[in-house]
Amino acid sequence: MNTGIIRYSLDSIRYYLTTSQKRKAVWMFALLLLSSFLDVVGLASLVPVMMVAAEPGGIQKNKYFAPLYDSLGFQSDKNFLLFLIVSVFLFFLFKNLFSTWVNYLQTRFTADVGLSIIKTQLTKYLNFPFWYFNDLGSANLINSTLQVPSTYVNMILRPLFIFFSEVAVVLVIVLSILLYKPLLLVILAFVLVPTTLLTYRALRARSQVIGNRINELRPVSFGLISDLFTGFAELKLANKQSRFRDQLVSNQQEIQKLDAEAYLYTLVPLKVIEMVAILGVLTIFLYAIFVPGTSTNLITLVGLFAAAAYRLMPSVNRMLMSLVQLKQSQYTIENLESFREAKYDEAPHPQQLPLHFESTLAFDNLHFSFPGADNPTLQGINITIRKGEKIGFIGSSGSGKTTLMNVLLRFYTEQSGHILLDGQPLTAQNLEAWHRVIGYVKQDTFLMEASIKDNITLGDPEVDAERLRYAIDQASLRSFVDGLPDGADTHIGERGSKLSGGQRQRIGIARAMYKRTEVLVLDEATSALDNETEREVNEAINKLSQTDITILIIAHRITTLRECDRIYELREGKVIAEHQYDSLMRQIVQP
Ligand SMILES: Nc1ncnc2c1ncn2[C@@H]1O[C@H](COP(=O)(O)OP(=O)(O)OP(=O)(O)O)[C@@H](O)[C@H]1O
Repeated sequence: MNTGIIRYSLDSIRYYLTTSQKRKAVWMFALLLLSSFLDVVGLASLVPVMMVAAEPGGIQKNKYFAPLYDSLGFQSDKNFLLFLIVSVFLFFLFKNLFSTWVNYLQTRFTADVGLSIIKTQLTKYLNFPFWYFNDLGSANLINSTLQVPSTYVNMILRPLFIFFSEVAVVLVIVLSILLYKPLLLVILAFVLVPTTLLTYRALRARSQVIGNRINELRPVSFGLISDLFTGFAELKLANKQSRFRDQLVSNQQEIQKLDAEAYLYTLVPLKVIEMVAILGVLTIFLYAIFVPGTSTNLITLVGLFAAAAYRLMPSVNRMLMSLVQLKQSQYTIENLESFREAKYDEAPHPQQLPLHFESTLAFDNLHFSFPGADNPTLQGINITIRKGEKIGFIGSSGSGKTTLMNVLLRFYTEQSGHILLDGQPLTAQNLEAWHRVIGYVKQDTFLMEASIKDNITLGDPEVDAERLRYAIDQASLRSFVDGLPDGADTHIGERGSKLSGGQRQRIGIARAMYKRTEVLVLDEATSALDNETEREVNEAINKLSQTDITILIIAHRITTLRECDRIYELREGKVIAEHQYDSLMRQIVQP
């Protein structure tokens, strides 16, 4: 039998199990073996009981039952038989209660392991550098976080338990036959083993192909459905909804077809094994016919074979089914493995240090390149900002403004140079403290399908009401919120669909204010806004300008930068000029 997939699965499981889970797995496996052993004993006990029942005076001839009959003081065969039958029933009752309990423990254990895999993977994904996260894409990661671990539990972990307990059952039966009639075992093995192997071989390769293909198709469906729903309005207007829907349906159609084929392959082994069992019965007849002196034992032989086959068939079937499922789901092991070495840019340091912003924030000879890019995106950036200053950034598209802010936010890490806070470099050790200091308002502010309050506090369970009021005031949202029937408890719809562009941005600003941001990054805050919303957002920015919050604004409209102390112009990743607002406006008016 091919042990590759078994060893591969065991290696993978070993990586994910904690020490106590490993101990539990061994314990669980021992229980499973015991339960399988009881299974075999139960069935084996039926044969002698039936034999003595069928033969008058059989009890007294049987070397086990005769002493039992005497020592228990039975007076009639009928009573003793009744006793045997009730005992067999009670044994089956106990055995089945026990195996149900073992199954319960096993399913709880596998569910536990599944959850710890989800937790491990999710922690890794959330610590990916921003660029790597973007490279992978959320559809891929949704698949890897939810779908893959659950398939792993159902199609790797559970089948492995089944496989090993069935191996144990088969071994017990095989050993019994070996002791009883070695020649019979040889003949049986000659028929059964090649058939089983061939069945597995025939299904193995295709099963793996199916699994891999499903793993390719699932993220595509996640991506399509996400595009279809996020782009609901745009796609409808462009009359493109049906094209996306058709793509999704055809992708799902292929998945369903493969799923059905995979399911079929789990049913095939039973049919094959059944054929093989019939072949086995025929083999015994042949054996009886051609080997002299066996015909008198024929009934016993067929009886034994039938009992063995009755228990062997489902076991071999389940073994094969487990192997096929393991092959089908081998991709989940590969998927989880591919994220084993988490690609941290700057691993979060376990010992975080405090950080206070007192006087200056500086970019000190900062260089940054994207992995695999030919040219550096940021080259030797030197800027010093005093606490409380408002700084503007301009430059053509692709000049590196957003990248510079992403380095400041520590989503990217510089290859050389530093970002200095009061002369102290930002490192992995003060990352958490820095993230408490800095706030970020993107052009497409992230909004949840929740209330304004939850969007500002990001679902804070204990809202600081005073702070919330301050944040709403500072973001110039007061009159808007007061005009709503439920005030800050009003829901804003899917991704803030009930809000205007200006209101969304101001929710982003309020969010930054709520978390006591000391350094605020506003990225392209006004580029996509009309005049009215630009006025609204500018009003909020002007209000913030009265505070001692340090603000860095990337803007396409120079008018947004009216309150700025200085404006830096970037080109091809370098600072090429430093402007004052008035002189910049004059340059634009009189180029
Ligand atoms: N994840 C990424 N991987 C590789 N290159 C990237 C990535 N993100 C941005 N770039 C490249 O880095 C350069 C700077 O991009 P950046 O977004 O910082 O420019 P920008 O000045 O903010 O432009 P815009 O005003 O259009 O937003 C561009 O050439 C862009 O193609």
